[in-house]
Amino acid sequence: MTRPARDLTSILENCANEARKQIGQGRVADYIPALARINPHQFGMAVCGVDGTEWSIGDSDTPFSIQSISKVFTLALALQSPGAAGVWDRVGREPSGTAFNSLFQLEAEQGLPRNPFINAGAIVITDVITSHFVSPVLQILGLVRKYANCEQIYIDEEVARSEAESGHRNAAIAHLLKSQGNLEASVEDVLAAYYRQCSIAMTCRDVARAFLPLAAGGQHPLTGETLMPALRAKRINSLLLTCGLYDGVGNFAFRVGIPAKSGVGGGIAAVIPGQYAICVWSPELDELGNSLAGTRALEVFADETNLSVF
Ligand SMILES: NC(=O)CC[C@H](N)C(=O)O
Repeated sequence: MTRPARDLTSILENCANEARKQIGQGRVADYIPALARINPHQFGMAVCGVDGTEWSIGDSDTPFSIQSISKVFTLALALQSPGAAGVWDRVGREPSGTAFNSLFQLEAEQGLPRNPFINAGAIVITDVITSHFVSPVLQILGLVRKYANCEQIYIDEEVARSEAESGHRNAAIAHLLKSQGNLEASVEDVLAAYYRQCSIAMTCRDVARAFLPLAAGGQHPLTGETLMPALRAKRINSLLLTCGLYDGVGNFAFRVGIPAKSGVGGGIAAVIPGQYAICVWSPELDELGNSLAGTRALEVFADETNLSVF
């Protein structure tokens, strides 16, 4: 794969300039103090090409809380775990049309979460990992480090502690799943792993590198290693497109047209298959929990490069 090879310097400058105009119009996630006190004026963007080129601008070396972006890594891990065969019997592949932490659909649909990227689905995926590995968090961290080709990636334990202290909705979801027979490990063990995966800290450059295998048909362009079969990469990308931004997924597809996954830390990871993996980060969110400036940056990138999946 040697496709990209183009100079993105001025395009990234335009993305950053346009994105920064959005700052001041959203709200940082405030459900835990560690996220609430983040400087909202930050913006970073990194783009990695499948040819190994890398472009970045702004606060692209500042670690941020990846939050729900971690759900892509745990899905990849569950699909290569001994529990892989049962994954799609326990989690669906349809957009939810509800908030990421909604409970009512789970109750109405007998404990089968719509997809692996809403909290209910992600908690089931973390259960697959927790019930098949002795050290689930080390497995998750190991996979992330390998995908990012960086051993320094760490868990922000302060964020993890606050997630646990304020995680009443996630606890409710996990208990509901348990009562509906869709959780194998204990609620406590699954939530402990889930809170810690959400609390992984990474920079835009780390996240963009870690999404490269999804852009490159399962191979890591920087190490040459095959990390997943091409078909699995294609399928994960399809889920990003249909389920990666919660209830904002339709509008995002309309404006940007690139498979992506957001997190309430303000990051958005995006994949242009065969070309680029991208990460944008800016902490202020829209009312659905997606980064405002990040979305704008990706929109400008898609417009100016004329790249999207459509
Ligand atoms: N949308 C998100 O990033 C959600 C992650 C958050 N830790 C939660 O579970 O509520």
